[in-house]
Amino acid sequence: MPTIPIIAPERLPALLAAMPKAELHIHIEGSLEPEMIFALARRNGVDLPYANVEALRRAYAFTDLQSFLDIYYAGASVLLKEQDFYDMASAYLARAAMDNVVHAEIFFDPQTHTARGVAIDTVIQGLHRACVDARAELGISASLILSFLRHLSEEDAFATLEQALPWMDKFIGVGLDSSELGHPPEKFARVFARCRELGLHVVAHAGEEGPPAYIWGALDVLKAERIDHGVQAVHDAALMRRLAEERIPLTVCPLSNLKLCVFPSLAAHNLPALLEAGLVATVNSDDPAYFGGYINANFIQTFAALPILTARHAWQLAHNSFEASFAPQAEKRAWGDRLQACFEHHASA
Ligand code: HPA
Ligand SMILES: [Zn+2]
Repeated sequence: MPTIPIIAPERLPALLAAMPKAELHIHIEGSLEPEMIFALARRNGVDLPYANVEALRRAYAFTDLQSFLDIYYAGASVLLKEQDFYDMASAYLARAAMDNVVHAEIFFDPQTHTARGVAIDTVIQGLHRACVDARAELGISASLILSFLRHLSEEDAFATLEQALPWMDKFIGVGLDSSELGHPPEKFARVFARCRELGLHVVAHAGEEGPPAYIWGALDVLKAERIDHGVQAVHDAALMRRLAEERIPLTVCPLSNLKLCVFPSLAAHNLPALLEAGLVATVNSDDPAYFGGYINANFIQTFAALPILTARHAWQLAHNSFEASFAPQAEKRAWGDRLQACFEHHASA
């Protein structure tokens, strides 16, 4: 680690907001704000079981992952046309750029849409066009990661991969999301092996609600290069050593964990323990429209709740986000230089 300038604690929120960062755990369907859900429902003539935006927002009182997923899939039902996917991703990328996100690796859930009769071409073309335009217009780089729904069968995942093959140049990897408990990584061993043969990057949600065994499975069976969430790793010392030694990143989402009752409070979050153990932890928003904040809100609220976290940890988390990304080394180095300049500016300003 380079010398980190001393930053006065009262300047920490401004630094957290201003520092360049990569977002590596964002479900694009989870960036769909209630206002956009209602606008798209009107545009597409879709009936929603909520009277208005306020009634929908009031339903965002989650007790666990499944209680969230039920509403998240209902919200995604308004997405029908390529322009809908474009508008959703463009809105997220504009919002992320405001938080000084320089690079985003974005999950999308094709099965949520193909099951409703929306062609995968529609989904991928809309999302990809938004990524291309955001690079030109906002200077933010963005890539897509196709995520399989783990509550569905491996056969369904294979069918989805088959449909996505003509669009292979438009996504960089595959992930695994949705209901974790009862759906261990091993269920998807064959389809992930095929994805690796195709040269795709591999990540997986594991250890959000599920046990450390699911993280071992994601590493050993799926050969995941990153673990999404992974916060349950702290219950397994051998796993913690492995994650640190192999520099397997964890994409941690504090506000998500709070809203889905993985931790009783942000003050009880184990992010400091993960960093202390030398893990390549990162901070991300997961489903910002549902969990009450985009990436900077995650940083600022987590640091406010955990005063043990200092400017040194902020630098480490931003640096980790670049290291953990699938971006080219030259881009990682350039972002690292911008990070250093940002810290020096905040020390002297
Ligand atoms: O946090 C999550 N976990 C699992 N599936 C998801 N789909 C959207 N967000 C999530
Ligand atoms: Zn997630």
